[in-house]
Parts: sequence; C-alpha cells; structure tokens
Amino acid sequence: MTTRLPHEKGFHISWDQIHRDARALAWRLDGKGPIEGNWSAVVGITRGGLVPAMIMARELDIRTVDTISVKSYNHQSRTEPHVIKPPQADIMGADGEGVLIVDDLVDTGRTLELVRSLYPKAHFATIYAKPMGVPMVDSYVTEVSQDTWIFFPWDMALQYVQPYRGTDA
Ligand SMILES: O=P(O)(O)OC[C@H]1O[C@H](OP(=O)(O)OP(=O)(O)O)[C@H](O)[C@@H]1O
Ligand SMILES: Nc1nc2[nH]cnc2c(=O)[nH]1
Ligand SMILES: [Mg+2]
Repeated sequence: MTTRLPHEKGFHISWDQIHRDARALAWRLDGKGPIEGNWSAVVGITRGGLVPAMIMARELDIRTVDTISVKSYNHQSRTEPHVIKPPQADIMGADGEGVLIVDDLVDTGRTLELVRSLYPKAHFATIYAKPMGVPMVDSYVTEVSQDTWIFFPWDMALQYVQPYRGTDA
C-alpha cells in the first residue's frame, strides 16, 4: 500500500548543519558503548544514513563501517520497507549488541522497527526525528513536527530566489 503524507512545512538542512548535527550526536555517544564504553561498528542505513554514519565513524575513530539497505519511500510516498542488502553477519553478531546503527531521520519509525526486529540490542541513532518515530530511536539531535518534510543537502541545489519586494511593476 502507498500513502501520501501531508507535509505542511519544509525544513531545509545545509551541509554545514548536518555536519554539525552528526558531530553533536557522535559527541553524545562517545564513551557510551557497552564494551568498555566502545562501539564495535557503525552501520549506516542507506542511503540517507551514509553521510551521518561516515561523520560519526570519523569522530568516534571507528574503522568497522557497514551498511544495511532499506527502501521505504518513493519520493514522498511511503511504501512497505524492505531490506535490499543486509550488513555482514559477523559484524552484527547475534543481536547487534555494541553496534551503532545510524540513519538521517526517523519519520513513522517503520524503517527502524524493521531493523530493530533484526538487531534488537543495537543502539539506534538518527540526526532528526519526528514524533511518531521517537519511540523507535535511542538517540537523536533535533525533533521536528510530523507535518514537516526534511530536505537534505544532497537533494537540493543553490538557486536564485526573487527578493521579497519585486523590482518590476
Ligand atoms: O521512519 P520512516 O517512516 O521509515 O522513514 C525514515 C526513512 O525514510 C528515508 O529513507 P528512504 O526509504 O526514503 O530511502 P533513502 O534513505 O535511500 O532516501 C529516511 O532516510 C529514513 O531511512
Ligand atoms: N528527505 C526526507 N526523506 C524522508 N523520508 C521520510 N520522511 C522524510 C523526510 O522528511 N525527508
Ligand atoms: Mg533512508
């Protein structure tokens, strides 16, 4: 089934902003892993989780980085999430304990619900969160309202905008 979501507002994120926010999340999780404070690996949920996962792995000095590919949306229409590519089994262990699973945002929470069912003991971190998805995420930086669509820098380009006061009559 495909659902069209009403998005009243747009929240536009720059490269600089997501870099700062991913660093803030890494700072918060530094030393909080279950193995003497360490995390064993960072796993990014593709595609949106790749940029935050890379920044966090860099900040936390984690070289074991993998991906899980979950597809949930076609443009702004939601479809049933499904795993296209799993991470390496020996990185995840039996239940994901010690692994930091990172995504750019949680919206309805259905992507994380699916990944959580596979790796229940992993730590789930997103940069942005909408209220419906908050119960599915362990750590996040900024909450936005459910009717907001978040635009990421990789989906945008610099463009001319008209001044508020037009010059031509
Ligand atoms: O909480 P949910 O309602 O499940 O939505 C959140 C997911 O939706 C987006 O991914 P998408 O499936 O659009 O794929 P992409 O990361 O490849 O853009 C986003 O990057 C999250 O992974
Ligand atoms: N870019 C983007 N992808 C999403 N997937 C689910 N919600 C969103 C959102 O607000 N922005
Ligand atoms: Mg995604």
